[in-house]
Amino acid sequence: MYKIKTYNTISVKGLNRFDRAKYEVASDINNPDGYVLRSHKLHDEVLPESVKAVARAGAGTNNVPVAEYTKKGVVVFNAPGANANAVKELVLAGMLLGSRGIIPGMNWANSLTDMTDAAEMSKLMEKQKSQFAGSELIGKTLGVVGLGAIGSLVAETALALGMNVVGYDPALSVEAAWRLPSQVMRAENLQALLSRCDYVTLHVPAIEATQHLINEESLKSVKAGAVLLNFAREAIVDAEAVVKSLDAKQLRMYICDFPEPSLLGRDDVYAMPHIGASTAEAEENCAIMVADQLMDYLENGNIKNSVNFPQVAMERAAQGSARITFCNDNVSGVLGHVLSVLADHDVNVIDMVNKSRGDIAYNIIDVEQPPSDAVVSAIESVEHVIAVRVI
Ligand SMILES: NC(=O)C1=CN([C@@H]2O[C@H](COP(=O)(O)OP(=O)(O)OC[C@H]3O[C@@H](n4cnc5c(N)ncnc54)[C@H](O)[C@@H]3O)[C@@H](O)[C@H]2O)C=CC1
Ligand SMILES: O=C(O)CCC(=O)C(=O)O
Repeated sequence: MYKIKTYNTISVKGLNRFDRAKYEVASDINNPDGYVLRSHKLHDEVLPESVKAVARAGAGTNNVPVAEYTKKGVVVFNAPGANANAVKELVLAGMLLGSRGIIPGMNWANSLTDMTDAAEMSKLMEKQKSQFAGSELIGKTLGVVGLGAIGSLVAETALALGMNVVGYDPALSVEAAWRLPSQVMRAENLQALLSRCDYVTLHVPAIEATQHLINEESLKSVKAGAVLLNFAREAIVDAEAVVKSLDAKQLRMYICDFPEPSLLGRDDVYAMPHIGASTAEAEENCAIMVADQLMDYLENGNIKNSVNFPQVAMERAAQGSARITFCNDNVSGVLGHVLSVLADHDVNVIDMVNKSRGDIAYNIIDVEQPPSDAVVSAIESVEHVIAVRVI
């Protein structure tokens, strides 16, 4: 029986993928084989030795100590693209909120609770409405920083609305470049993007290189009156610098999914409580995707959509055979050493695959019969081998 520990609210449709004849799934469980979580922060928690994989039902993995887990041979999965449409739609809402007097206008209308005469109210509305006038998105320029799953959808939607779109992504993958509409103009650097955009939206991961990507220095390049949208992560924007820029009337508005004390109570900040991916569809997509990936890893050793291990898949060999998987430091000679252990114990190999990613290598070896405990211990003692499983 495999044990799965859940954190946060995970869509039942995803949890139902785990066949209860083979899986126990609970938020409170001892010695789990895997975790399924959303934004729960794992940095301050001790990882039980039983955990073989962590599945983040979402895109960002900054709540998981990925480098530390890699050293322990723990595979970290995410759900690339599975919540991108949900975020795109909220970014669109953010741009509309930033262009029109929707929130102040509604707040004002809702405050008129003392008025009882409808005709009087209508007269007052017509007299006051000019203070809530805005401008249209058509013809304005949107800057998209990060052109991955979310950024590319936002760019496509903005083009459909008649906006001009400028993109910046120094790490753009070939696949993502193919997905991008050809009308997206390329900015050479962040400064160039900031200087020409009426709206700027951030869709980069929270990693060391993007920490305070938007700071006092970069905000000096921002076009006067621009609206900044941050539905990526709190750490990407220096909130203090944003407040200064808003006070100086350089930035007109900051619209984000990450409230911070210094941002609250201002008319020029709209902060939402991290609801970018909070739709039934996104929650289901993410949970189903990671549940399937986690099961395939636990049952077959295959790896798809990991952020720290290579993509690996191998068909299972004939019935009666067994599968050994192991990961090791990515140095030469380890696989050869393991194969000699198998040969020394007369274990015949049917099929195998070996892949590496950065400092880690991962291997699947199908053998004719289940290996003895002595064989498994001999593999575990090979220098640089990190973790071994027989499945
Ligand atoms: N508000 C919310 O609820 C959600 C927030 N997110 C956040 O959005 C981020 C992006 O999500 P996806 O688009 O799905 O990820 P993705 O991995 O598909 O795209 C990220 C893009 O950022 C680019 N990038 C990396 N460093 C960069 C830099 N320094 N400057 C410019 N571009 C850079 C990458 O090359 C990649 O194309 C996630 O990492 C997460 O932090 C994601 C989903 C929901
Ligand atoms: O699970 C959530 O609600 C947060 C989604 C998110 O931030 C992400 O996928 O990176």
